[in-house]
Amino acid sequence: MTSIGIIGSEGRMGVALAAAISEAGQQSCGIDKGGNVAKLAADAGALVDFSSPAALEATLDACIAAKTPIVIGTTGLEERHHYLIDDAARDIAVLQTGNTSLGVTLLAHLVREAATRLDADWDIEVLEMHHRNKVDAPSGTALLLGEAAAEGRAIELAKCSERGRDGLTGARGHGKIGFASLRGGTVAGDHDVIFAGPEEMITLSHRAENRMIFARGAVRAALWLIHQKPGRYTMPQVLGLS
Ligand SMILES: NC(=O)C1=CN([C@@H]2O[C@H](COP(=O)(O)OP(=O)(O)OC[C@H]3O[C@@H](n4cnc5c(N)ncnc54)[C@H](OP(=O)(O)O)[C@@H]3O)[C@@H](O)[C@H]2O)C=CC1
Ligand SMILES: O=C(O)C1=N[C@H](C(=O)O)C[C@H](O)C1
Repeated sequence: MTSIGIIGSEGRMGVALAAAISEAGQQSCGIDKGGNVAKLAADAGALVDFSSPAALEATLDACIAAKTPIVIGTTGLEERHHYLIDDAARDIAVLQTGNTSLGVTLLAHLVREAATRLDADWDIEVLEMHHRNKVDAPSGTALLLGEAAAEGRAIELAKCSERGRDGLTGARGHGKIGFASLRGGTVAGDHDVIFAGPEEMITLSHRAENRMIFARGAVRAALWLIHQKPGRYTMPQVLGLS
């Protein structure tokens, strides 16, 4: 039996993750804000982080010291967090993703394929809706889907995204990838990638019916990561889709 350590154990995802770990016949342990991350990393076979970007640096340091692999599901990460993850991946196995579900992993593949085939006359818009308590926007999943679209078009997302439209914005930029975020109610996570072309439109969508889809994917990733050498891994690798 493997012990999987949860960072953010009292949060919405932490609770779902403990249920998924038990469902998989494994053992969980966890900490929330103020907990001893060094001890958790030393005691667990792998960690899964669903907490806050502010926790990441200390968590990675603890994982490196204990040589413990980690799945990072926390979103709202900035460029500096990705550098920290790249550094950590020299010493331990790390998987960071905005969405651990099978459905979104496959959706990203479909978005990349569609963007490869549809030229810039097809405007790409990523629309997401989440529950009222979500603190970051656009969602990590929306950004992951935007990256997939940008990869399909062989462009750099940072240079072609349109975010936070408000007021006199001017016309939409040709070839841009737009993002829009809705917040309300208890929505677990809805994502649409819209390809709006000349007089026709394609929408690729995913609806999360509850958080267990993310939790089960994270458990699968953690158990897979335990057998990998140091490096930075992706969900398509875990699910055998790449
Ligand atoms: N990749 C994926 O598939 C998914 C990613 N997520 C992401 O996971 C994260 C958590 O989401 P959710 O569970 O809904 O959020 P919650 O706010 O419900 O839970 C986060 C928990 O982490 C705790 N926490 C905050 N800082 C630390 C710290 N330094 N060390 C340990 N624990 C800490 C919080 O404590 P306190 O309340 O006291 O601050 C809280 O209990 C978000 O970034 C979300 O976007 C969510 C779903 C799926
Ligand atoms: O905060 C959430 O709830 C979710 N966060 C992730 C994201 O930012 O994409 C994944 C999922 O959509 C739920």
